[in-house]
Amino acid sequence: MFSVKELVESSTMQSVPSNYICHKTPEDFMLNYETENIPTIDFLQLTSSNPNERSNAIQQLGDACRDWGFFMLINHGVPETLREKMVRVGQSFFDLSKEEKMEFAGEKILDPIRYGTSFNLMVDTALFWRDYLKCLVHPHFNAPSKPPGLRMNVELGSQVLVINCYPPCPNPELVMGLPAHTDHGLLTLLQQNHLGGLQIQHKGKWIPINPLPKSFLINTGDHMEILTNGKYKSIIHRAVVNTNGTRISIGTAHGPNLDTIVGPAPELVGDDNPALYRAITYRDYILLQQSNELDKKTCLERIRI
Ligand SMILES: O=C(O)CCC(=O)C(=O)O
Ligand SMILES: [Fe+2]
Repeated sequence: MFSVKELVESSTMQSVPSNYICHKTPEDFMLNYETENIPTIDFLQLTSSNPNERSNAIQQLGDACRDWGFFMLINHGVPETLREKMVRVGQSFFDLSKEEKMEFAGEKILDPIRYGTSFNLMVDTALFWRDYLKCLVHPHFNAPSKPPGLRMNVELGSQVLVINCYPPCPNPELVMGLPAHTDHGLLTLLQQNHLGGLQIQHKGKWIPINPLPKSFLINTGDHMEILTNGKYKSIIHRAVVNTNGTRISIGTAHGPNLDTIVGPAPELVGDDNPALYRAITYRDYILLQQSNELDKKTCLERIRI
């Protein structure tokens, strides 16, 4: 069996197969529902022609990156119809036949188009309850030739597009869609269908995220922490699954060009602030992350000086 979706659809499965059961600690179940303070950034204010309004918004953005590593972006200008279409075509990829999807099953981590399941089957000790489609979309745009509508034009940005498919699960408490981890890029933009599941770790507690309607969820990644020499930390997050329906989330990881060597910005390094991370190309960092088990901030720790 290659995908969770096939597993869910093909069998009379009553409970989760043992190779999907992951070890969880009591802390993993402790949730903090005090979500009212999650920062919201207004893109209209960020791009306002009024300097006071703009400087206020920039200040709020800096505070959100420093204190949370996470915020909701509103008034971003991406039409709701386009966001809904993205989720619809994203999901329709997983509805293709097994044979059609397997045409896009990449073998190597940085293959331009890669359909797969879990995280990295070579290293995962417990399998994750998710299937995915990953595409390198900048500087060269790659997308599967089907289903129609999944191809788009992207002119700016350095991005990897990840469409996650988390089928319903009979025992959600036993498995993980994606375990606690950080993302590799600078910033990740995330949108989802009607089902929640994202949780972020803030001050040691897990906070379930219920996004504001029409907002993008934005989180800082490891390259933000490297570049700012630890000022803006990458945020630990995870995706839990549910019994009710298929959850689709679409993330775009924005980072530098794959061959860019990234280290702490010289302006942020000095006698009082020694460099915390060794410089490495973005490509090598992604390979390092994806070749090891996905586990909190262990990848960043590997390049700590
Ligand atoms: O599904 C989600 O909400 C999170 C996805 C995620 O963290 C990722 O793709 O890196
Ligand atoms: Fe993530």
